[in-house]
Amino acid sequence: MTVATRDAVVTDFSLTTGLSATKRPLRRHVADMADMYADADAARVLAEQGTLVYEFFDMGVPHGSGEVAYGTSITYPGKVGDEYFMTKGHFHEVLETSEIYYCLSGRGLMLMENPEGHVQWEEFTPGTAVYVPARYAHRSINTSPDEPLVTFFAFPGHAGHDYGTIETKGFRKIVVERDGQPAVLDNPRWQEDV
Ligand SMILES: O=P(O)(O)OC[C@H]1O[C@](O)(CO)[C@@H](O)[C@@H]1O
Ligand SMILES: [Fe+2]
Repeated sequence: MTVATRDAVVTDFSLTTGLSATKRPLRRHVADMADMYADADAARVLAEQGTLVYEFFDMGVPHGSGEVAYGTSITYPGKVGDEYFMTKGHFHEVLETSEIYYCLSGRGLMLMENPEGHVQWEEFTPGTAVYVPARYAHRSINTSPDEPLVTFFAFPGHAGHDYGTIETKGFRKIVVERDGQPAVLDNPRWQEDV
């Protein structure tokens, strides 16, 4: 009987910037997610200016059962109106899968909610690992005025990404600056029945 061989995957990334010299990043601009921000006018202006919000590196492990997909994510500092820059956020297609994020530098929040409407958030500071439990949509938010939020992430290779649910409904909460501090408020654009 022959057993198929498999190749090891070797990648590089900086522990401070999260950037890889050999992998190509995927980049998301305000224009890719303008509808997700509460302040539509501010989003339109930044979208027209081509403003970059975040980029991430998928380190190229096959996305399948038994694999551990991993990479780095860099969310830049900035705001749309008073709402901090954030990732699009997603559920996993296989809802019963989790994910681990480890903060390499910067500061921010991981915002999470499950389909039943339970919402939670946890702070990112360098050296903090946030375990996103199964069934929770997750979005990284950079609350620093000047530093990128850099994380390392890993999730089961068969998890898949469901972006559609968040694109249509939104998250129940938004994170905005109030008196110089992050505040978690109800999302005025959240839609229950779509
Ligand atoms: O996938 P989103 O919501 O655009 O956020 C980006 C981050 O989340 C991941 O999809 C992992 O959950 C990464 O690929 C990336 O770092
Ligand atoms: Fe995920």
